[in-house]
Amino acid sequence: MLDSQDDRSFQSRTSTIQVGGGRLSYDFYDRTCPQVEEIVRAGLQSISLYDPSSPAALLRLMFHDCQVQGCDASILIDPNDFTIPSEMGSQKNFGIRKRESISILKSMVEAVCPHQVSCADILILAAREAVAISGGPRIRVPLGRRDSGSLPSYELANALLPPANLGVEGMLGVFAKKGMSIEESVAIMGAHTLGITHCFNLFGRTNIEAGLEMMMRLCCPIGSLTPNTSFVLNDPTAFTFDNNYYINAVNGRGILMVDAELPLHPRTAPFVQRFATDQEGFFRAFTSAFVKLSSYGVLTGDQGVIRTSCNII
Ligand code: HEM
Ligand SMILES: [Ca+2]
Ligand SMILES: [Ca+2]
Repeated sequence: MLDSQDDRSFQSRTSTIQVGGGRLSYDFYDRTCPQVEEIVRAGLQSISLYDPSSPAALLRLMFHDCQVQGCDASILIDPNDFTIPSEMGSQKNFGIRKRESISILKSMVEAVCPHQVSCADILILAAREAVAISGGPRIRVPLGRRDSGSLPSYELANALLPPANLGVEGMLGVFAKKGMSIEESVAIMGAHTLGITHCFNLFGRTNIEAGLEMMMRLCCPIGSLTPNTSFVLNDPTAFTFDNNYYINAVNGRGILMVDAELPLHPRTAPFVQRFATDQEGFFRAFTSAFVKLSSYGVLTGDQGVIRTSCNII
């Protein structure tokens, strides 16, 4: 409904998508909460006005949720009286922000449709609004995810989240598991068109292009006492969802190891070259990659639960 008026949609109109044993559908809340997409859209607008760095944080939050036991809002669970470590206890979740804004969106939704909409679906809707609000494609996402009802695992997060120094082959492995082609894998990395990388994550980066090295030295001086708070932009237009990430990478300015290797590796280089000159093509591939990532390992039907508070089991 929302999207039929939108000329930026790159998708066809099927009504359900098969995921594992279950099913997500585009009309899942049509009867139980028809306003949900509008509520999340309006909520994200005010959250982003208040803090323009929120869209980047929410997009990464979605990836880190889906990567660990699927898109089940497990990343939102707070540690339980300090005895049971949550996923956030993993060093690899360093820099994850804006979990609390999903709780804000959830209470806006609960006020209108009590106990109908999962935190997992709200998280995916927030991430797709984050892309759209930043100038990226408007992505139609199938809904019907349920929330995890068991305690989160710090060990699982630690094992499954990618290390900051991951290379191209490792990255392709991560997304092949989600059924993505190489083109889609290169496109989903275009999420790094938004946001920042803390200096902490750049220690050990080698083979850095001279101009970029100068920038890194300025932002992250050797012996910096603040590697956890100082940062560099992921691309020069870090608040805009555009194809500058690829242009930047082609020019040897990729920030993380994988960003830098993407235009050099024979399996990924042709797609980087194309996306650097074809933003529409990037948006189209990003859209199908986003639907695959956000449908990964979901709980549906009578699996899992619908949490009332997203941060509490
Ligand atoms: C699998 C390969 C990937 C690796 C190794 C990787 C690694 C990283 C690292 C180390 C950071 C910096 C975090 C910080 O210092 O605060 C980062 C930031 C970010 N990542 Fe990734 N990432 C990958 C894939 C993705 C995917 C698939 C998405 C989304 C679909 C994504 C979205 C983001 C965003 C938006 C930021 C900026 C966050 C902010 O500004 O708060 N990344 N990534
Ligand atoms: Ca999860
Ligand atoms: Ca950008």
